[in-house]
Amino acid sequence: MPKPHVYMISSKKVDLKIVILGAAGTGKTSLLHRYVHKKFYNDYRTTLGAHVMSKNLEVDNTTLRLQIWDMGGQDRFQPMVTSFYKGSDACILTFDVTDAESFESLDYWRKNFLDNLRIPIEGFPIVLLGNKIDLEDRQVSKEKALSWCKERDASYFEVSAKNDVNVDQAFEKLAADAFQRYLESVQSFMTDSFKLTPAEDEPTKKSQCC
Ligand SMILES: Nc1nc2c(ncn2[C@@H]2O[C@H](COP(=O)(O)OP(=O)(O)OP(=O)(O)O)[C@@H](O)[C@H]2O)c(=O)[nH]1
Ligand SMILES: [Mg+2]
Repeated sequence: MPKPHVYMISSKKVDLKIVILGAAGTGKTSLLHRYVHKKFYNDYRTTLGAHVMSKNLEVDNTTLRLQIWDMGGQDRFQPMVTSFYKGSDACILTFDVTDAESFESLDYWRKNFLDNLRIPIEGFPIVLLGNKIDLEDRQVSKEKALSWCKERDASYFEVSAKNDVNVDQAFEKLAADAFQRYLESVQSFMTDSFKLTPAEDEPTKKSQCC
C-alpha cells in the first residue's frame, strides 16, 4: 500500500485532495458551486486551467478538509492540468447525460488521470457523476452508466447541479471512501513500522554477534 498523500494535521483533522475531471461543459464547476456555495449559474464560463475550492466535512468525529481541484475540460488545458493530479486521494469524473460524446470520453479522462497519478489503482476512490438529469433530451441511460462503473470499480450518482439532486450525497460518499482508504494506509504504515522496530528485549543482530 502506498504511503498516504493525506496529512493528519491533528488527531481530528485530515486534508484530502479531490480532483474533478470530465469533458468541457459537463458541469464540473457548477457541481462544485452547488456543493460548496449552494448556488447555481446558468451562464457558461469555461474554467481556465484549474481552480481549487475548499469545504470541511465532519465524518466520525473527524474534520475532513476537502480541497477540490476543478480542472478545465478544454483540450488546450490538458498538458497543464495533468500536472495537478499528483497527491490526489480521490477522483470525480463527470459526463452530461444529454451528451453521448461526453460519456464516450470518460475512458480517456480516467486513463489520463490514473496514468499521471502513478500509484496502484486498486481501491482508489472514483465516483462517476451523470449530470443534468433535469433535462429532457437524455442520450445516456442509467443502465449504461452503471455498467461502465461496474467494470471499472467506480460508484455512480445521477445528479443535477441545477436542481440540487444527489450532489451532497455524491461528494460525501467520495470523501468517506477517501477517508477510509486513508485510515487503512495509516494502519498499514504503522504495522510495517512496528514490524521493523525490534522489541526492547529482542537482541539485535549486532549485539548477538559481538
Ligand atoms: N440544465 C442544467 N444545466 C447545467 C447543469 N450543470 C451545469 N449546467 C450548465 O452547463 C454549462 C456548463 O457548466 P460548467 O459547470 O461551466 O461546465 P464545466 O464542466 O465546468 O466546463 P469546463 O470548465 O469548460 O470544463 C453551464 O451553462 C451550466 O449552467 C445541470 O445540472 N442542469
Ligand atoms: Mg469549469
